This record gives sequence, structure tokens and C-alpha cells, in this order.
Amino acid sequence: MSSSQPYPLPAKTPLYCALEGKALLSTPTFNKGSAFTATERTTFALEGLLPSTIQTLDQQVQRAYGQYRACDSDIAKNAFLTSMKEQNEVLYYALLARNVKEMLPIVYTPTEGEAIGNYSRMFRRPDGCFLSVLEKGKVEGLLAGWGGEDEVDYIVVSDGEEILGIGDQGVGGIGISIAKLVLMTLCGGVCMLRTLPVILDCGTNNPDLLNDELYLGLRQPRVRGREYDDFVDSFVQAVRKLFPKATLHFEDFGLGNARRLLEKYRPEMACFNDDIQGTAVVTMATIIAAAWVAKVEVLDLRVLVYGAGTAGTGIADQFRDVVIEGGKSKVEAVKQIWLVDKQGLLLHSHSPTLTPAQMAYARADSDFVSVNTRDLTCIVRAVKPHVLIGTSTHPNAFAESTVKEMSTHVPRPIILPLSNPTRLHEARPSDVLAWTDGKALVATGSPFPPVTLGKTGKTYSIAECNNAIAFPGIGLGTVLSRADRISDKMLLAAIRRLAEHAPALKDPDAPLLPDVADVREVSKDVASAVIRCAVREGLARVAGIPKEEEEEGERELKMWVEMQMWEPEYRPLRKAGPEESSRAAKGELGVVRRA
Ligand SMILES: NC(=O)c1ccc[n+]([C@@H]2O[C@H](COP(=O)([O-])OP(=O)(O)OC[C@H]3O[C@@H](n4cnc5c(N)ncnc54)[C@H](O)[C@@H]3O)[C@@H](O)[C@H]2O)c1
Ligand SMILES: O=C(O)C[C@H](O)C(=O)O
Ligand SMILES: [Mn+2]
Repeated sequence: MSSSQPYPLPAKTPLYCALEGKALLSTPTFNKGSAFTATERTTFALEGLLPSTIQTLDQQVQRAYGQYRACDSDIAKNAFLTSMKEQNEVLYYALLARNVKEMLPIVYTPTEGEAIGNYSRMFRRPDGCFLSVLEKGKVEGLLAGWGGEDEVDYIVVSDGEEILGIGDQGVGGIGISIAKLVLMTLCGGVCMLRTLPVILDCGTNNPDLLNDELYLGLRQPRVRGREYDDFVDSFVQAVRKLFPKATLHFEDFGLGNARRLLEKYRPEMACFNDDIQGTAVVTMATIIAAAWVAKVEVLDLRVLVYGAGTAGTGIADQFRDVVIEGGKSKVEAVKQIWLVDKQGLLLHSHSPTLTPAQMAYARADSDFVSVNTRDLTCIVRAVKPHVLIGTSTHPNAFAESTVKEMSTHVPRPIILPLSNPTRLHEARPSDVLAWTDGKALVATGSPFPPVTLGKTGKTYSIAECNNAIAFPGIGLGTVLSRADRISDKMLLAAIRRLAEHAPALKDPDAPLLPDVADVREVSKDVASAVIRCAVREGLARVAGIPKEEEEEGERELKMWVEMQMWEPEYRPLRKAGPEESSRAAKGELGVVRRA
């Protein structure tokens, strides 16, 4: 299939809407509240339903910010923002866009984790698409209600089994699909009207939820095996049929399913697993920047991954592939990687309990006979890693002895405690920096405040090594190029481009990754790199992408990307009649049928 259609919702296009009066005011995609113009108030039967003053978006943001600040806890702020999203989406995104740094930890990691844990208690109004394993036959019909083939660009799906590091959250996992899409819109500029959050409710094995009389999901053990696979497949096939141009993003699936599903569907369609690939991209970019600061060759690094699950093995594979791309053999590359899991250092003798992804890195027992392979400090002494990565959900696993041991072998240890939310981090940056006298190069999965070292008085900003820095740019690139697949080379292009944005390249004391507040800007560039690579590989399915050979081609490509990014501002609202509705169904107008 090829498409020459431009992105259907350029920034300033009017929106057509068939609703009026109270129905319009309670539809968050169209509602402007006090900002409806005088003409719109007449056209859409809003007179008498609003106070007379017409406000600007800026005034609305100012008011909303005051209300936000009046909330007395992070979870109350999260609930406030959720209800704002349910009232007026443009205002919601405008408020976030003006306060990214302050509000991202509220709508995303770590506070969203708490909200997901309390989903059935905090529930007010549903958002997203709920598909139940008991109604497999209805999947396609239910998805069809979300739009035509040109109306959905980006879908995030979770089955709620492994949310962040907090485990099985059942139907509450819809919260992670929504949160990831908020970032896709805020930092990736994909219009929220064209995104779709999905939860596949397959039951839950979380006893607290099963025993909670207010739990909103299926109160039964998780469906496994054939029944599970068939259900997921009915969903994926319906997506491919109904939304053939959309990118499908898998989030927080369990260890037994995440990689399997990615490997199954990746050859067939544009799909992406954020925990495996998004995490690998952002972590690899961090490692490249850190190696530059430490003045060591990326290709020579020894990498120790603590927590060899979905994220950990994804990072290991990505590092291996970068080393192979640099000219080493696969056997040599694998020798630079060590995995540790609950058994300790993964060895051949553990094979019966290892996943295939772990197996690839298991070590010969004979090489470690004199090492206590269940003790991280002893492993570090034996392996002498340059890089220590935590993806274990094991809080404080990187003890002082471990970190100090590491710094006796390498001058600038690269230490990345990535487990989310904050309380699960393998170490706190303040400790790691204190234990190493500021020598360690640190980045974390959740946001941490800057650290000032007592000894030197020097202050270090801590980079957030969260896949949120990477997936919006990758997603924007695949959406705009309408990529057929997401190839390894596209991911590699994203890594290299992201690494170029590391503030540490200009100032070695600066963070290893761009700030979350800059991700939107960075995403334009990452998307451009992804699109360019998709074109080279023959995977792009859209005409009009500025050509590489042309002078100014790269600058034009970035402008082409920028022009198509959605921004939170009010569009003129026009009355939709039957003609507009039919054009909308063909994707020619920015009307949203689901509104
Ligand atoms: N920063 C990011 O962008 C990012 C991205 C993805 C995941 N994560 C975080 O990484 C963590 C793991 O996520 P996942 O999806 O890979 O989960 P997972 O369940 O697939 O993997 C976790 C692994 O850690 C192992 N483990 C558990 N306790 C351990 C211990 N005490 N010692 C050693 N290994 C132990 C488990 O056996 C498992 O193999 C979560 O906290 C998640 O939030 C962070
Ligand atoms: O959601 C995040 O904050 C990152 C990552 O996807 C995770 O599962 O922890
Ligand atoms: Mn995740």
C-alpha cells in the first residue's frame, strides 16, 4: 500500500464539529470553555451556557495553573490533570507544554504509577479502549468505532501485567497507555485526536486486585497460552486491517510475552516495544555520551546488566549490535556483556531456567569458579565493568561496596539505575556521586533533583534515562513516514541522533541526555533521522519527503517534520454537515468521529 496523502491534520486547519450546546462543552476534543469566540457561541448554541467574558488560551492556562498549585499532593495534582484532560484537551496540553519539567513527573513516571495502582479507586470517567479476553469476537467491531483507516496514527497497547516495576495492575494498565500517548502528543507532536490507548484485559494475578470489591477489571486469573495468544492476535490483526498506516506500540507486557510478541509481529508491521527497544535506544545514547566524557571507546566497554528481564536484555542486545556494527564479531561483542538476575551472574549451569534472550549471554561456570557469583560486588571485582545498569526493580541493589569496587577499576564508572518508579531505583544519584567523589557518570530512570557534593560544592544535574526521551521521536518518525516496519537501522539512527543532543558533549559536567523539557525539540531531529533511514531502506510509504540528494535536504526534512507536528492551540471550529462527515471518514478533514 502506498499513500501520497499529506499528514491529515496540519497545524492550523479548522476542525469540523457536528455537536452543539452542552454536548459540545462536555466533549474534551472540541471544548474551548471560556475561549469560545462570539461567532462560535452563536453557531454552536452556546449562548447562555458560558460566562460572558471571552478568554485567551493563555488566560485559561494561568487559571488552571493556579488550580493545579492548590492541589496538596502529587496524586491530587495527577487527578486534577486527568479531569482537565477530560474537559478540554487543548488547555490540558497547553498547560503541560508551558510546564513540562514540573508536570511530567505528575502525568508520567513516577506519579502515574501511583495513579495506576489506585485506578479502580480513583476512577471517574473512562478514557481509552477496553478490550476483554472474554469478548474476543468483538475486538474488531469495538476498534472500528475509533475511526477510519486515515484517522488513527499511533496506538499504545498494554495488558497491564508488568507496569513499570510495580507488577500486575490489571485493567489499571490503561493508565500507562494513556500516559505514553500524552508524551507522544506533548513531546512527539502526534495529534491526540489521532492516537488510541488500549488495554487488553486478560484478568489479573494480583491478589490485592482480585480481593478488591471495587476492582474494575476482569476478576479472574490471567488467561495464558493459546487463549491469550489468540486474543492478542485478534487485536493485532484488527489493527492491521482497520488502521494499516498506524504504528503499534506495546507497553509493559509481562516478561513471558513482551519479547515473544515483538518478534512475532515485528517482521509484519510497524510495531515497537518501548520497554525493549525504547529503553535500549535511550540507554545506548546515554552510554555513547558517557563514553565520550570518560574518554573510552564505546566498542571496548564492558557492560554489566543487573536485572536481565525485558528491559535488561533489550539493552544488552542493543549494545551488542552497536559493537557488531563497529566491526567486531558477534562472539567478541557478547564477551563484553554480563547479565545478573535473581540467580546471580547468569551461567551455563542456569540454562534450564534461562530465557533464550538470557541464554545468549550466559557464561561458562569454569571461568568463575573462584568468584561468588551471587554477590554483586564480587561480580564487579571479577568483571571490572565500565557500565553498570539496573533494570531489576531491586531497590538499593548498588551498594556502596559495589560502586566503590567499580571505581577502583575504571576512572569514570558509568552507573545507570533505571528501575521505576523512584523508590525502586538500584541506587540514588546522591549516594553514587558521594561514594565516587563525583567521578561516576549517572543517569536514572525516574527524575531526580540535582546533587551538590559537600566536598567540592559542585552541583550535578542528573539526566533522566527514560524511554520517554526516545520513543516520541521514533514514533513521530514512523508516523510521518508511514513506515512499513521499524528496522534495527532506524533505531540505530535514532540512537546516534539522540546521542548528538547530549549536553555532556559540549560540557563534560553537563547531563548525559537532553532535559525532558527539550524532548519536543529533540524529537524533530530524531524523527528526521528515523525518516531518512526509512526512506533509504525502502520502508517509507508516503510521498513528499524532502530528498537527501537535494541541497538543504536535511534542513527541509526537519521543517517538513516540524510543520506536521500538532501544537496545543485552538483551531477555528466549523459546523459539520453530512458532506464534511463523509469527507472526514475518508481522512480529508480533521473531524473526529469518536468525539
Ligand atoms: N528507565 C526506563 O526507561 C525503563 C524502561 C523499561 C523498564 N524500566 C524499569 O526496569 C525495571 C524492570 O522492567 P522490565 O520490564 O525489564 O521487568 P521484567 O520483569 O521483565 O525484568 C525484571 C528482571 O529483574 C529480575 N530481578 C528481580 N529481582 C531481582 C534481584 N533482586 N536481583 C537481580 N535480578 C532481579 C527479574 O527476575 C527479571 O528478570 C522496572 O522497574 C521498570 O520500571 C525502566
Ligand atoms: O514508563 C516509564 O517510566 C519507563 C518504562 O517504560 C518503564 O516501564 O519503567
Ligand atoms: Mn514501560
